[in-house]
Amino acid sequence: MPGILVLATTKDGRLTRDTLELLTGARRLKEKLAQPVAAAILGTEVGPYVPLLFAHGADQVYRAEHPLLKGYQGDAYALVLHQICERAQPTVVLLPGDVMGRELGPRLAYRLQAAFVGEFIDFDLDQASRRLRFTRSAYGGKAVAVVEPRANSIVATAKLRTLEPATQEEGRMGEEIRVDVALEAPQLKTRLIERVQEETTGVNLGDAKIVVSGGRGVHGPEGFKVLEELAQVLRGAVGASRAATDAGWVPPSWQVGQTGRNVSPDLYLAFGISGATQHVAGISGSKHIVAVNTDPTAPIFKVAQLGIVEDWKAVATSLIRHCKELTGR
Ligand SMILES: Cc1cc2nc3c(=O)[nH]c(=O)nc-3n(C[C@H](O)[C@H](O)[C@H](O)COP(=O)(O)OP(=O)(O)OC[C@H]3O[C@@H](n4cnc5c(N)ncnc54)[C@H](O)[C@@H]3O)c2cc1C
Repeated sequence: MPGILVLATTKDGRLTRDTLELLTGARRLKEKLAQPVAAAILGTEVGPYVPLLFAHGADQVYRAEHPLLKGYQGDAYALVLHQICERAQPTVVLLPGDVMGRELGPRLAYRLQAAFVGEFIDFDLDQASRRLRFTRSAYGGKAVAVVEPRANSIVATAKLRTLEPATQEEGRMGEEIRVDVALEAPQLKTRLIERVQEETTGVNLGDAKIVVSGGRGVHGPEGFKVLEELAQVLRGAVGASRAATDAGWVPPSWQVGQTGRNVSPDLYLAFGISGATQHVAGISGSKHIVAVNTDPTAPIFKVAQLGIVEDWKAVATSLIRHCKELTGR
């Protein structure tokens, strides 16, 4: 039976938040298309994740284990996902809108002769045509595009942090399908030589409930030390505008926005950030935005629920002091 297939990924012994977001999308699709949700999990010892996938809404789990699937490798993943799709015959394949999804999506769509939709932020079923319509952000968030794929199968990447993570239902069961992986080393055109993990401390930017971000108005790397202290007191993560990352004040991985990370915290604090559309595109999932800027006409104030026209440092240091008093940290 055709269905919806989600690629599941794991980190530190858990399903990633990206996977849980995709499962939310798949469950919504299930309601619209009346088709089951399947998840594909690839790796070496992925058995423990199967019940978790059932608990988060998967009706079937395709379990593919092979030594060459240890860690992500594009060629291997594309080949095995294709094998799974040939067996599952999904109507829609959902992949995360990250570097992996951007690589795998078009490759898989080509192999399946499916339509490809990149980084959708929403979707609906057109009642008249009974076709899915995907909404994507366009022109750096200035417009939206609605795409109606005409192919019978669709491969789509979901823009991360636009869907809520799927909730867990203890004891929910499903069907586990062991995949007989046909994969030989010579099939892989590239070889992973080394994996370099960026050193990070504190809370992960993508998962943070509070993000403290700085822009060009922070005037240098020293300013970010103050923002790091504030983030630490608030148990949040530090982000940055592209102006700050391009200047080399902080690592590129801290960049928030259209060409950086999407964040969806409960609270986004923007210090010395003007609010260019490309930056705002990455923070639209935030529940509350507070902006501090000396320019009362800065566009960031249009998207902020609370705007403070003030020097960023005066506000940040005062916040650190008060939060320390309140929390005793
Ligand atoms: C294709 C493309 C993709 C892009 N992708 C991204 C992206 O992913 N993320 C991103 O951020 N940008 C992105 N950009 C760049 C974006 O257009 C802006 O140039 C960038 O976001 C500006 O960063 P900023 O707000 O820090 O700097 P500015 O626009 O220079 O703003 C600095 C702000 O600081 C304020 N300020 C100055 N001094 C103080 C002070 N003492 N206290 C408080 N406020 C002060 C100023 O009033 C000003 O509003 C992209 C651009 C392009 C063309």
